[in-house]
Amino acid sequence: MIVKVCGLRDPENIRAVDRLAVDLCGFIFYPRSPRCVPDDELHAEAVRSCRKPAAGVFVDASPAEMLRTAERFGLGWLQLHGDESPEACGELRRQGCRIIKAIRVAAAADLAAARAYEDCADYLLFDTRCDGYGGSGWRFDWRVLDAYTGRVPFLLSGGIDAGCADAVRGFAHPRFAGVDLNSGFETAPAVKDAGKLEEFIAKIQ
Ligand SMILES: O=C(O)c1ccccc1N[C@@H]1O[C@H](COP(=O)(O)O)[C@@H](O)[C@H]1O
Repeated sequence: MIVKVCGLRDPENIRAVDRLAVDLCGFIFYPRSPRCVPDDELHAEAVRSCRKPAAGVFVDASPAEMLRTAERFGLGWLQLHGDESPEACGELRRQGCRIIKAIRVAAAADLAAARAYEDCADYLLFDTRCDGYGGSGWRFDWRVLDAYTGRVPFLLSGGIDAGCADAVRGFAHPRFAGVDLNSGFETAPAVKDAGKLEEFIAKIQ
């Protein structure tokens, strides 16, 4: 199972999470997020030094801005949480980026939005529909994913915390690829509890 830890920011905390059995580290570049990574050399160097593949999270940023940030921070993956079009995803992919497209889910009908990304996303990320664009800390009813019949594998996201290990282990779907962990493992916005993450990861693997 793929484990992605998202919303990292501070250099020491990045290093602590990088040492865990994590497959992908996520960094948020959405200015309105309390987890937004500052665009300075200290943080760019910390993200570039991450040994795990790095994903940048964006909300309706321009392709030029995403590519500039990807280059500066060494991001191989872009995770798109806004209304980015399939065409924009396809273009970013042609530029060499791997794409995770977030789909906001509250009910099975929301899964229809995933269809347009069949040929331009490496993974989908099913996240809880909320007033904002992500990081809500709320879980949606994972049973609605029974209705997902697409080809693109997906990450489960939204409000996953230390109490969810049994639910994750018990979740089954032919396209289920992994989990994205964020606010449920924080002691403060962007500060991840490495011990809690380590314990959780051991339980779900
Ligand atoms: O975490 C944020 O602040 C954020 C802001 C804007 C877009 C995405 C964001 N985070 C992503 O949201 C999901 C769910 O997070 P949570 O577990 O509910 O806290 C996750 O993919 C984060 O990467």
